[in-house]
Order: sequence, then structure tokens, then C-alpha cells
Amino acid sequence: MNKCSLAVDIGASSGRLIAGYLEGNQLKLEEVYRFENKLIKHNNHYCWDIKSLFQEIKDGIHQCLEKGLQPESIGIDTWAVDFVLLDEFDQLLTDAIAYRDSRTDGMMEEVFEIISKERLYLETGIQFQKFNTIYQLYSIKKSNPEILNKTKSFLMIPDYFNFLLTGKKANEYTNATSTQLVNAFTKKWDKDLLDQLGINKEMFQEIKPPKTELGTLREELVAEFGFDMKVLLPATHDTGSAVVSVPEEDDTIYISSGTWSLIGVENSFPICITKALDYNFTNEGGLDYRYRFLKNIMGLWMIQEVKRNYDDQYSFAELVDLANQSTGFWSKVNVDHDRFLLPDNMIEEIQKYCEETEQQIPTTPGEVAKCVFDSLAVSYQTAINQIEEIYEKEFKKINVIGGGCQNEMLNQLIADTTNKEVLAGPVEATAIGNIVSQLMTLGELTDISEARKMIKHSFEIKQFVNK
Ligand SMILES: Nc1ncnc2c1ncn2[C@@H]1O[C@H](COP(=O)(O)OP(=O)(O)OP(=O)(O)O)[C@@H](O)[C@H]1O
Ligand SMILES: C[C@H](O)[C@H](O)[C@@H](O)C(=O)CO
Ligand SMILES: [Mg+2]
Repeated sequence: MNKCSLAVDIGASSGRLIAGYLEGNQLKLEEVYRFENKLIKHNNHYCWDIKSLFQEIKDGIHQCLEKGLQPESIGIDTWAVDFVLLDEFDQLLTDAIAYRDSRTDGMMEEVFEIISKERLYLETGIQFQKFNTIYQLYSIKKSNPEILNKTKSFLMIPDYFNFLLTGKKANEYTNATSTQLVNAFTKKWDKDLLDQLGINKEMFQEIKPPKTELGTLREELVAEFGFDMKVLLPATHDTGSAVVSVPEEDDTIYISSGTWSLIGVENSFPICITKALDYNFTNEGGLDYRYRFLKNIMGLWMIQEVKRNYDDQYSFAELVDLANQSTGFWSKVNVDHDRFLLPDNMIEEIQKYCEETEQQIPTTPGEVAKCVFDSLAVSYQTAINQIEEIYEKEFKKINVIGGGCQNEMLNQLIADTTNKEVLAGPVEATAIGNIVSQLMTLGELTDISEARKMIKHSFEIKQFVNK
């Protein structure tokens, strides 16, 4: 049986269990199990099928023994901001409502009437996304206050899966920062903010950093799987784990490219200056209390929705090929407009935008895809200009990580648009960051620098330069 550490990486569009182990000075991966993730509609809200996702995690763990793998540890990471609320009997009080749901429409503005935008940013350093946890909780307080009164435990999505595995409750630090309720300097729940919002402080759990050993499996799960393992906390915010695995450290801007494009740099301190606020950058928590100074760009969500609108007739690779053939099409959209957050039909929304802005309207799949990719490249350039303005320096390299780094047309567009060296890879950056964090906890790796050097020599990194 091969000893390994198991990463459970669940993104907004897909989940995977990936086993990792050291072989000499290389990190070896084995994909154990992959499954789809998607929004479901329930009780008139967009939700995550949290029960099915946990069953997928268990099904993936069962696959390990069949593949001759003996995991000695497991770590779970998912998308940010979303959570569940448990009552005194540890039962779910609501669905796991998704951040794209409309329940937070208008909530941010109502919160600003209680706490100014400037103060929120100065204390938390977190970007203003209408779906941040703070606004989700405020919407519950307004519409169903009795739910918050019954709530004994607030657990973010990975925290909840960890609870189901171990019976232990904790809020992991990197993901907790995405709530916009953690103080950027104390790294604790900001009790003053919670008091001012009238949200009960007692439901929040102790914040624990990545590289914490949370516990081991519940007895009934040991019996089910036939083995026990340590449940460790990686950076449970998927982007937090992805950034751990960015091989290039100096003078590099990363783009964690998946459902969202998270573009930024790694810092040892939070940047909460007015310009960062004006440009809506965030200071999410990272491994070893580093900071992820980044911003959300709408990302490949748009092409995911285009693919769905075409009834999945085309693969992502085929859409890229068709876009490459649409060389004469140049219309672009503002990808970061709220209208693209959850439109009824992404293709029609893009066409409406082009009509409203008196641009050529995309009609073929290739033209629609090219419009998405060209528009993303423009948004990346804008964010890079803002980062360089704030840092008062020029960054030489861009490291694209995650599934989106397989989009070679977009990688080339980024190189052509920014005139910077683009490094593409690793694809499974999030799972890799999750695994190396576990290996550090187990003492098999010393620190993040050693991990990054090993990652750089373990995975293919492609280079793109301005043609
Ligand atoms: N062969 C491919 N060619 C081009 N693009 C691809 C290819 N495979 C995947 N992609 C892109 O990668 C994206 C998925 O990236 P990734 O798997 O990192 O997302 P995820 O982990 O499911 O979601 P999240 O971003 O929430 O973590 C797809 O939306 C698609 O645009
Ligand atoms: C909702 C968040 O902005 C989102 O999860 C983003 O942080 C991310 O990590 C996408 O993978
Ligand atoms: Mg992902």
C-alpha cells in the first residue's frame, strides 16, 4: 500500500480527490476520484448539494484502498465565503445557500449604513463582493432572525466537512478571512463588527491556522473505510491552497484561473490603503499568516456558462479552438459587471452587452468564446496596472495556475496584452498546495520555500511570451 496524503479540492465547477506523496525530491500525484459540482435550486434559493458533496468525498476515500493507496492524512479545501449553521443538536438549520444567490442583493449597502465601507476595509482589508459572508449573515438576520437565534455553530463549507469527518469544530483561518468578519491585524473574529451588526458572536468557532491537526476520523467512518487517518487543515480556502503552490516567488503576479480568476501577489502585511480600497483589492489570509493581496475577476465561469448554454456540445478545448478560428472578431465586454454574475443565459447577456455598446454582436460559438477570452485578458491587464501602481514597481512575470492554465489561447493573449512572461502551471495547483501543507504538518517538508522549489521541478510549467 502506498502511503500518501489526500487532498479533497472542491471548486465551484468540479471536485477531485488527489493523492500526493514524495518520491526523492519530486512530489507525485495520483488523481483518485473526480466529480461535478454545480448550483441547485431549492426553496427558491441557489444552493450547494452539501449532502451529495460529502457522499462524493466518502466515495473518493473508498477508491483509495481499491487503488492500493493508504492515506495517512486528508485535507479539504473548497470555494470561499459560504457556510452552514448548526443548531444545538448539530443539525443543519438551513440549506448551504450559494454565494451567487440573490439573497444578498442590497445587503452591502444596508451594512454600510451601520459600518462605513472605509472602516470595514481598514479593519478587515477584504474586497467588497456582495456575496461576502458578512452580507449573507446580515440577510439572514433581516429575513429569518429566528434562525440566527437557534444557531450554536457557524461552520464554513470545509469546516463542516471536517466536522462530519471528525466531530471537531473549528473555523480555518484563510477561509475565515473571506467572510469580511476577521480583523486583518488581530487575525481573530472582529467582535466589534459583529456586535454592531447584531450578529451573535458565540456561534463562531476558534480560528485555527493551516497546518493544524484537527483530529482523526469518527469511529463509524473508520469502520466504514477500514482505516483511520489524520484530518489536517490545509489552507481550506481553495485559492489559499492554490497560492501556496505558485512556484515563482520573485517579481511574479499569480492568476489562479478557474471558475474565478484571482489575480494578485503574496505579501507579509495587509495593504489597506485607500487606493487598494478604491481598486477593490483584498487581503485574504494565507499560509504562515502571509496575505493574498488579490482581486476577483469574473473568470472562466463565463465560458462554463457559455458551454452549458450550448448544451455542452463543445468541450473547453473545442471552444478554445473555435475562438482561435474567429480571428476577425474583436468585441469585448466588462467581465466584472454584476450582470455576468448569474445571468439567465450568458450568451444572450454577452450579445446584449455588445449591442448596447454598439459593438459587433457575437453569433457563433467561436466568436462568443473569443469575446470572453479577449475580455478576460483586458480585465487582467487593468488589474496588473493597478497592482503595479500600488506597489510602485513593475512585475516581470505572470504565473497562471489552476485548470484555466490549460487554455493556451488565453495564456498567449495575456502575454500579448501585458508584454510580460507568462508561466502556465501547475494545473492542479490547489490540490498541490493542499498536499504540501499536509506534508509540512507531518514533518515531511520543512517549509513553503522547500515546497515551492520541489513543485517547480515536479510539474510542467509552460512559457508564453509576446509574439
Ligand atoms: N483542456 C482545457 N482547455 C482549456 N481550458 C480548460 C481545459 N480544461 C479545463 N479548462 C478550464 O479550466 C476551468 C476549470 O478550472 P478548475 O478545474 O481549476 O476549476 P474548479 O477547481 O472546478 O473551480 P474553482 O475555480 O471554483 O476552483 C474550466 O472552466 C475551463 O475553462
Ligand atoms: C466566492 C469566492 O470569491 C470564490 O470562492 C473565490 O475566492 C475562489 O476561491 C474561487 O475558487
Ligand atoms: Mg479549483
